[in-house]
Amino acid sequence: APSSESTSLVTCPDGNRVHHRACCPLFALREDLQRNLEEGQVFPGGGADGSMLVFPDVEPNFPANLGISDSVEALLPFLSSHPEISAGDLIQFAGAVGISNCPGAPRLQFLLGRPNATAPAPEGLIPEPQDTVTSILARMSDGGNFSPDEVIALLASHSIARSDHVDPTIRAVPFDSTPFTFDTQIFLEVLLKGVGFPGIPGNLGEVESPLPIGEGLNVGEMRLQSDFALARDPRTACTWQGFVNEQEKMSIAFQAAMAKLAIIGQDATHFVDCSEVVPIPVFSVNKPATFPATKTCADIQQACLSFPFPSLASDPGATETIIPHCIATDLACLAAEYQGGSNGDS
Ligand code: HEM
Ligand SMILES: [Ca+2]
Repeated sequence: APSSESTSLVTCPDGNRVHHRACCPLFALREDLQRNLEEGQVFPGGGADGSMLVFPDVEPNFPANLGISDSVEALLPFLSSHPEISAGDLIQFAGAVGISNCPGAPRLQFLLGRPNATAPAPEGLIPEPQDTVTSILARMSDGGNFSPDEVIALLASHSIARSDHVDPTIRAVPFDSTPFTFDTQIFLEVLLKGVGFPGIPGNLGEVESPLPIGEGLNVGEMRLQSDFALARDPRTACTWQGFVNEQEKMSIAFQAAMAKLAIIGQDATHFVDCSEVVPIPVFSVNKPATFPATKTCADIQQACLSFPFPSLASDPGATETIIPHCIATDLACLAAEYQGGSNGDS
Protein backbone atom coordinates (compact mmCIF):
# COMPACT_ATOMS: atom_id res chain seq x y z
CA ALA A 1 0.00 0.00 0.00
CA PRO A 2 1.20 3.53 -0.66
CA SER A 3 2.73 5.21 2.33
CA SER A 4 0.91 7.90 4.20
CA GLU A 5 3.36 9.77 6.36
CA SER A 6 1.07 10.16 9.33
CA THR A 7 -2.50 10.92 10.17
CA SER A 8 -1.64 14.50 11.08
CA LEU A 9 -1.59 17.38 8.63
CA VAL A 10 1.47 19.27 7.49
CA THR A 11 1.31 22.88 6.35
CA CYS A 12 2.66 23.47 2.86
CA PRO A 13 4.78 26.57 2.04
CA ASP A 14 1.70 28.04 0.32
CA GLY A 15 -0.46 27.52 3.40
CA ASN A 16 -2.41 24.49 2.18
CA ARG A 17 -2.67 21.64 4.63
CA VAL A 18 -2.19 18.05 3.54
CA HIS A 19 -1.28 14.68 5.00
CA HIS A 20 1.97 14.25 3.10
CA ARG A 21 4.45 16.98 2.31
CA ALA A 22 5.21 15.48 -1.10
CA CYS A 23 1.70 16.46 -2.21
CA CYS A 24 2.29 20.19 -1.62
CA PRO A 25 3.30 21.15 -5.20
CA LEU A 26 0.02 19.71 -6.48
CA PHE A 27 -2.05 22.62 -5.12
CA ALA A 28 -0.38 25.12 -7.45
CA LEU A 29 -0.52 22.65 -10.32
CA ARG A 30 -4.22 22.05 -9.69
CA GLU A 31 -4.97 25.77 -9.85
CA ASP A 32 -2.93 26.16 -12.99
CA LEU A 33 -4.71 23.24 -14.67
CA GLN A 34 -8.15 24.41 -13.61
CA ARG A 35 -7.57 27.90 -14.95
CA ASN A 36 -6.34 26.69 -18.30
CA LEU A 37 -8.80 23.85 -18.65
CA GLU A 38 -11.58 26.40 -18.36
CA GLU A 39 -10.27 28.31 -21.34
CA GLY A 40 -10.96 25.32 -23.49
CA GLN A 41 -7.97 26.16 -25.65
CA VAL A 42 -5.17 24.37 -23.95
CA PHE A 43 -6.89 21.07 -24.55
CA PRO A 44 -7.80 20.72 -28.20
CA GLY A 45 -10.58 18.26 -28.72
CA GLY A 46 -11.93 18.25 -25.23
CA GLY A 47 -13.19 21.73 -24.58
CA ALA A 48 -13.71 22.39 -20.94
CA ASP A 49 -13.98 18.83 -19.75
CA GLY A 50 -10.41 17.63 -20.13
CA SER A 51 -11.69 14.10 -20.51
CA MET A 52 -9.22 13.17 -23.18
CA LEU A 53 -6.56 13.24 -20.53
CA VAL A 54 -8.10 10.39 -18.65
CA PHE A 55 -6.33 8.05 -20.95
CA PRO A 56 -3.87 9.82 -23.18
CA ASP A 57 -2.74 6.56 -24.75
CA VAL A 58 -5.89 6.48 -26.82
CA GLU A 59 -4.78 8.95 -29.41
CA PRO A 60 -1.10 8.06 -29.73
CA ASN A 61 -2.12 4.51 -30.50
CA PHE A 62 -4.55 5.51 -33.16
CA PRO A 63 -2.72 5.16 -36.46
CA ALA A 64 -4.22 8.32 -37.93
CA ASN A 65 -2.39 10.27 -35.28
CA LEU A 66 1.37 9.96 -35.35
CA GLY A 67 3.53 10.93 -32.44
CA ILE A 68 2.25 12.12 -29.12
CA SER A 69 -1.30 13.23 -28.74
CA ASP A 70 -2.59 16.77 -28.71
CA SER A 71 -3.58 16.37 -25.11
CA VAL A 72 -0.17 15.22 -23.96
CA GLU A 73 1.42 17.98 -26.00
CA ALA A 74 -0.86 20.50 -24.34
CA LEU A 75 0.59 19.47 -20.98
CA LEU A 76 4.18 20.28 -21.92
CA PRO A 77 3.97 23.90 -20.69
CA PHE A 78 2.78 22.62 -17.30
CA LEU A 79 5.81 20.36 -17.15
CA SER A 80 8.20 23.27 -17.40
CA SER A 81 6.32 25.47 -14.94
CA HIS A 82 5.98 22.64 -12.40
CA PRO A 83 9.36 20.94 -12.65
CA GLU A 84 8.93 19.06 -9.38
CA ILE A 85 6.17 16.92 -10.97
CA SER A 86 7.16 14.03 -13.23
CA ALA A 87 5.57 13.70 -16.67
CA GLY A 88 3.78 10.52 -15.67
CA ASP A 89 2.37 12.09 -12.51
CA LEU A 90 1.33 15.19 -14.46
CA ILE A 91 -0.66 13.18 -16.97
CA GLN A 92 -2.45 11.16 -14.32
CA PHE A 93 -3.11 14.18 -12.10
CA ALA A 94 -4.38 16.28 -15.00
CA GLY A 95 -6.75 13.46 -15.91
CA ALA A 96 -8.11 13.24 -12.38
CA VAL A 97 -8.53 17.03 -12.16
CA GLY A 98 -10.06 17.23 -15.65
CA ILE A 99 -12.65 14.56 -15.08
CA SER A 100 -13.69 16.13 -11.76
CA ASN A 101 -15.19 18.95 -13.84
CA CYS A 102 -17.61 16.60 -15.56
CA PRO A 103 -20.97 16.31 -13.80
CA GLY A 104 -21.45 12.77 -12.54
CA ALA A 105 -17.78 11.84 -12.49
CA PRO A 106 -16.25 10.12 -9.47
CA ARG A 107 -13.31 11.56 -7.57
CA LEU A 108 -10.37 9.57 -8.89
CA GLN A 109 -7.54 8.36 -6.72
CA PHE A 110 -4.19 10.00 -7.34
CA LEU A 111 -0.95 8.40 -6.24
CA LEU A 112 2.23 10.43 -6.67
CA GLY A 113 5.62 8.98 -7.42
CA ARG A 114 6.04 7.99 -11.05
CA PRO A 115 9.72 8.26 -11.91
CA ASN A 116 10.59 10.82 -14.55
CA ALA A 117 11.76 8.55 -17.31
CA THR A 118 8.81 6.17 -17.46
CA ALA A 119 5.81 6.40 -19.71
CA PRO A 120 2.42 6.64 -18.00
CA ALA A 121 1.32 3.29 -19.36
CA PRO A 122 2.75 0.64 -21.62
CA GLU A 123 2.32 1.40 -25.25
CA GLY A 124 -0.21 -0.55 -27.23
CA LEU A 125 -2.49 -1.31 -24.31
CA ILE A 126 -5.49 0.36 -25.81
CA PRO A 127 -6.89 -1.59 -28.71
CA GLU A 128 -8.29 -0.20 -31.93
CA PRO A 129 -11.99 0.16 -32.66
CA GLN A 130 -11.90 -2.42 -35.45
CA ASP A 131 -10.47 -5.10 -33.14
CA THR A 132 -12.56 -8.11 -32.15
CA VAL A 133 -13.89 -8.56 -28.63
CA THR A 134 -11.56 -11.52 -28.16
CA SER A 135 -8.53 -9.45 -29.07
CA ILE A 136 -9.64 -6.44 -26.99
CA LEU A 137 -10.22 -8.57 -23.90
CA ALA A 138 -6.93 -10.39 -24.42
CA ARG A 139 -4.96 -7.17 -24.74
CA MET A 140 -6.56 -5.56 -21.73
CA SER A 141 -5.90 -8.72 -19.74
CA ASP A 142 -2.25 -9.02 -20.81
CA GLY A 143 -1.48 -5.33 -20.59
CA GLY A 144 -3.25 -4.43 -17.38
CA ASN A 145 -4.68 -7.62 -15.90
CA PHE A 146 -8.17 -6.20 -16.51
CA SER A 147 -11.16 -8.54 -16.32
CA PRO A 148 -13.89 -8.22 -18.96
CA ASP A 149 -16.05 -6.47 -16.33
CA GLU A 150 -13.30 -3.94 -15.69
CA VAL A 151 -12.90 -3.27 -19.40
CA ILE A 152 -16.59 -2.40 -19.60
CA ALA A 153 -16.30 -0.18 -16.53
CA LEU A 154 -13.41 1.71 -18.15
CA LEU A 155 -15.58 2.33 -21.19
CA ALA A 156 -17.75 4.63 -19.08
CA SER A 157 -15.09 7.10 -20.24
CA HIS A 158 -16.70 7.03 -23.67
CA SER A 159 -19.62 8.85 -22.06
CA ILE A 160 -17.41 11.96 -22.05
CA ALA A 161 -15.37 11.29 -25.18
CA ARG A 162 -15.38 12.56 -28.74
CA SER A 163 -13.57 11.35 -31.83
CA ASP A 164 -11.28 13.46 -33.96
CA HIS A 165 -9.74 10.82 -36.17
CA VAL A 166 -12.11 8.01 -37.05
CA ASP A 167 -14.03 9.96 -39.70
CA PRO A 168 -11.71 12.36 -41.56
CA THR A 169 -14.61 14.67 -42.46
CA ILE A 170 -15.84 15.54 -38.94
CA ARG A 171 -14.20 16.40 -35.61
CA ALA A 172 -15.26 16.27 -31.96
CA VAL A 173 -17.84 13.61 -32.73
CA PRO A 174 -19.45 12.45 -29.47
CA PHE A 175 -20.10 8.81 -28.58
CA ASP A 176 -23.26 9.59 -26.62
CA SER A 177 -25.79 12.41 -26.57
CA THR A 178 -24.32 13.93 -23.37
CA PRO A 179 -20.57 14.25 -24.05
CA PHE A 180 -20.08 16.74 -21.20
CA THR A 181 -21.77 14.56 -18.60
CA PHE A 182 -20.36 11.41 -17.08
CA ASP A 183 -23.62 9.47 -17.18
CA THR A 184 -24.87 6.07 -18.31
CA GLN A 185 -26.23 7.26 -21.67
CA ILE A 186 -23.30 5.61 -23.46
CA PHE A 187 -24.39 2.19 -22.21
CA LEU A 188 -27.98 2.85 -23.28
CA GLU A 189 -27.29 4.47 -26.63
CA VAL A 190 -24.77 1.90 -27.88
CA LEU A 191 -27.56 -0.68 -27.52
CA LEU A 192 -29.91 1.25 -29.82
CA LYS A 193 -30.32 0.12 -33.40
CA GLY A 194 -27.89 1.91 -35.73
CA VAL A 195 -29.47 3.94 -38.50
CA GLY A 196 -26.71 5.89 -40.22
CA PHE A 197 -23.32 7.59 -40.16
CA PRO A 198 -22.75 11.14 -38.88
CA GLY A 199 -20.19 11.84 -41.61
CA ILE A 200 -19.05 9.57 -44.41
CA PRO A 201 -19.58 5.79 -44.36
CA GLY A 202 -16.80 3.24 -44.69
CA ASN A 203 -14.46 4.38 -41.90
CA LEU A 204 -12.37 1.70 -40.23
CA GLY A 205 -13.72 0.86 -36.77
CA GLU A 206 -16.99 2.74 -37.12
CA VAL A 207 -20.50 1.32 -37.41
CA GLU A 208 -23.93 2.93 -37.82
CA SER A 209 -25.06 5.19 -35.02
CA PRO A 210 -28.57 5.70 -33.67
CA LEU A 211 -28.27 9.51 -33.79
CA PRO A 212 -26.37 10.41 -36.97
CA ILE A 213 -28.12 13.70 -37.70
CA GLY A 214 -26.07 16.85 -37.22
CA GLU A 215 -26.24 20.57 -37.90
CA GLY A 216 -23.01 22.47 -38.57
CA LEU A 217 -20.54 21.94 -35.72
CA ASN A 218 -23.13 19.78 -33.96
CA VAL A 219 -21.99 16.79 -35.94
CA GLY A 220 -24.16 13.95 -34.62
CA GLU A 221 -23.24 10.84 -32.69
CA MET A 222 -20.62 8.26 -33.71
CA ARG A 223 -20.53 4.63 -32.74
CA LEU A 224 -17.29 2.69 -32.51
CA GLN A 225 -17.43 -0.86 -33.78
CA SER A 226 -15.67 -1.99 -30.59
CA ASP A 227 -18.35 -0.45 -28.36
CA PHE A 228 -21.05 -2.05 -30.53
CA ALA A 229 -19.42 -5.45 -30.25
CA LEU A 230 -18.65 -5.30 -26.52
CA ALA A 231 -22.25 -4.29 -25.81
CA ARG A 232 -23.55 -7.38 -27.62
CA ASP A 233 -20.96 -10.07 -26.87
CA PRO A 234 -22.11 -12.80 -24.45
CA ARG A 235 -18.95 -12.26 -22.36
CA THR A 236 -19.70 -8.60 -21.69
CA ALA A 237 -23.35 -7.88 -22.60
CA CYS A 238 -24.78 -8.28 -19.11
CA THR A 239 -22.13 -6.10 -17.49
CA TRP A 240 -22.76 -3.54 -20.22
CA GLN A 241 -26.53 -3.55 -19.79
CA GLY A 242 -26.07 -3.61 -16.01
CA PHE A 243 -24.68 -0.06 -16.13
CA VAL A 244 -27.73 1.37 -17.93
CA ASN A 245 -29.37 3.86 -15.57
CA GLU A 246 -27.04 2.75 -12.74
CA GLN A 247 -25.04 5.94 -12.25
CA GLU A 248 -23.63 5.06 -8.84
CA LYS A 249 -22.70 1.53 -9.78
CA MET A 250 -21.02 2.71 -12.98
CA SER A 251 -19.17 5.51 -11.25
CA ILE A 252 -17.79 3.26 -8.51
CA ALA A 253 -16.76 0.54 -10.97
CA PHE A 254 -15.03 3.15 -13.15
CA GLN A 255 -13.23 4.65 -10.17
CA ALA A 256 -11.91 1.24 -9.14
CA ALA A 257 -10.79 0.28 -12.65
CA MET A 258 -9.14 3.69 -13.12
CA ALA A 259 -7.17 3.24 -9.91
CA LYS A 260 -5.75 0.10 -11.48
CA LEU A 261 -5.15 1.75 -14.84
CA ALA A 262 -3.30 4.67 -13.25
CA ILE A 263 -0.50 2.50 -11.89
CA ILE A 264 -0.03 -0.01 -14.70
CA GLY A 265 3.63 -0.74 -15.16
CA GLN A 266 4.52 1.07 -11.95
CA ASP A 267 5.74 -0.20 -8.63
CA ALA A 268 3.36 1.83 -6.51
CA THR A 269 4.63 0.51 -3.18
CA HIS A 270 6.36 3.78 -2.40
CA PHE A 271 3.87 6.10 -4.06
CA VAL A 272 2.26 8.72 -1.87
CA ASP A 273 -1.53 8.99 -1.75
CA CYS A 274 -2.33 12.58 -2.76
CA SER A 275 -6.00 11.91 -3.60
CA GLU A 276 -7.07 14.65 -1.21
CA VAL A 277 -5.70 17.23 -3.68
CA VAL A 278 -8.00 15.95 -6.43
CA PRO A 279 -11.05 18.25 -6.55
CA ILE A 280 -14.29 16.84 -5.22
CA PRO A 281 -16.60 16.71 -8.24
CA VAL A 282 -19.12 19.47 -7.80
CA PHE A 283 -22.12 18.25 -9.71
CA SER A 284 -23.82 14.92 -9.44
CA VAL A 285 -26.12 13.34 -11.97
CA ASN A 286 -29.59 12.79 -10.60
CA LYS A 287 -31.45 12.54 -13.88
CA PRO A 288 -32.32 8.98 -14.85
CA ALA A 289 -31.13 7.66 -18.20
CA THR A 290 -33.64 8.33 -20.96
CA PHE A 291 -34.13 7.25 -24.53
CA PRO A 292 -33.21 10.14 -26.81
CA ALA A 293 -36.26 11.77 -28.45
CA THR A 294 -37.96 9.50 -30.99
CA LYS A 295 -36.34 6.36 -29.50
CA THR A 296 -37.98 3.77 -27.26
CA CYS A 297 -37.25 0.33 -25.87
CA ALA A 298 -38.41 -1.02 -29.23
CA ASP A 299 -35.09 0.29 -30.65
CA ILE A 300 -32.98 -1.64 -28.13
CA GLN A 301 -30.96 -4.59 -29.38
CA GLN A 302 -30.87 -6.46 -26.12
CA ALA A 303 -28.03 -8.95 -25.88
CA CYS A 304 -28.10 -9.77 -22.18
CA LEU A 305 -30.74 -12.40 -21.76
CA SER A 306 -30.36 -12.87 -17.99
CA PHE A 307 -31.97 -9.61 -16.87
CA PRO A 308 -34.91 -7.58 -18.11
CA PHE A 309 -34.02 -4.27 -19.72
CA PRO A 310 -34.65 -1.35 -17.34
CA SER A 311 -37.79 0.58 -18.05
CA LEU A 312 -36.94 4.14 -19.05
CA ALA A 313 -38.76 7.20 -20.31
CA SER A 314 -38.12 8.81 -23.70
CA ASP A 315 -37.09 12.45 -24.03
CA PRO A 316 -39.94 14.50 -25.48
CA GLY A 317 -39.81 15.72 -29.06
CA ALA A 318 -40.84 14.52 -32.49
CA THR A 319 -37.43 14.96 -34.11
CA GLU A 320 -34.06 13.33 -33.55
CA THR A 321 -31.86 14.86 -30.85
CA ILE A 322 -29.17 17.27 -32.05
CA ILE A 323 -26.20 16.95 -29.72
CA PRO A 324 -24.64 20.34 -28.90
CA HIS A 325 -21.01 20.87 -29.80
CA CYS A 326 -20.55 23.39 -26.99
CA ILE A 327 -21.21 22.93 -23.31
CA ALA A 328 -23.78 25.54 -22.24
CA THR A 329 -21.31 27.31 -19.93
CA ASP A 330 -18.51 27.65 -22.51
CA LEU A 331 -19.20 31.13 -23.82
CA ALA A 332 -16.13 31.18 -26.06
CA CYS A 333 -17.26 27.99 -27.78
CA LEU A 334 -20.79 29.32 -28.18
CA ALA A 335 -19.57 32.64 -29.57
CA ALA A 336 -17.35 30.93 -32.12
CA GLU A 337 -20.21 28.73 -33.16
CA TYR A 338 -22.54 31.72 -33.48
CA GLN A 339 -20.06 33.37 -35.83
CA GLY A 340 -20.08 30.20 -37.86
CA GLY A 341 -16.37 29.70 -37.35
CA SER A 342 -14.35 27.02 -35.68
CA ASN A 343 -13.08 27.95 -32.26
CA GLY A 344 -10.11 25.66 -32.53
CA ASP A 345 -11.91 23.20 -30.31
CA SER A 346 -11.57 20.63 -32.99
C1 HEM B 1 -11.51 -1.08 -25.10
C2 HEM B 1 -11.00 -0.60 -26.17
C3 HEM B 1 -11.07 0.84 -26.61
C4 HEM B 1 -11.15 1.23 -27.90
C5 HEM B 1 -11.15 0.32 -29.12
C6 HEM B 1 -11.20 2.67 -27.90
C7 HEM B 1 -11.28 3.43 -29.03
C8 HEM B 1 -11.37 4.80 -29.05
C9 HEM B 1 -11.37 5.60 -30.25
C10 HEM B 1 -11.22 5.06 -31.66
C11 HEM B 1 -11.51 6.88 -29.89
C12 HEM B 1 -11.57 8.09 -30.81
C13 HEM B 1 -10.19 8.65 -31.06
C14 HEM B 1 -10.26 9.76 -32.08
O1 HEM B 1 -10.83 9.53 -33.15
O2 HEM B 1 -9.80 10.87 -31.80
C15 HEM B 1 -11.59 6.92 -28.45
C16 HEM B 1 -11.70 8.07 -27.71
C17 HEM B 1 -11.56 8.11 -26.35
N1 HEM B 1 -11.44 7.02 -25.51
FE1 HEM B 1 -11.47 5.07 -26.04
N2 HEM B 1 -11.18 3.13 -26.61
C18 HEM B 1 -11.07 2.05 -25.79
C19 HEM B 1 -10.96 2.09 -24.42
C20 HEM B 1 -10.84 3.25 -23.69
C21 HEM B 1 -10.47 3.30 -22.31
C22 HEM B 1 -10.11 2.11 -21.46
C23 HEM B 1 -10.49 4.61 -21.96
C24 HEM B 1 -10.18 5.25 -20.63
C25 HEM B 1 -10.26 4.70 -19.48
C26 HEM B 1 -10.87 5.37 -23.11
C27 HEM B 1 -11.03 6.74 -23.13
C28 HEM B 1 -11.26 7.49 -24.25
C29 HEM B 1 -11.33 8.93 -24.25
C30 HEM B 1 -11.20 9.83 -23.03
C31 HEM B 1 -11.50 9.32 -25.58
C32 HEM B 1 -11.64 10.72 -26.11
C33 HEM B 1 -10.33 11.23 -26.63
C34 HEM B 1 -10.42 12.67 -27.03
O3 HEM B 1 -11.42 13.33 -26.72
O4 HEM B 1 -9.46 13.16 -27.64
N3 HEM B 1 -11.09 4.51 -24.14
N4 HEM B 1 -11.51 5.63 -27.97
CA1 LIG C 1 -22.44 11.19 -21.44
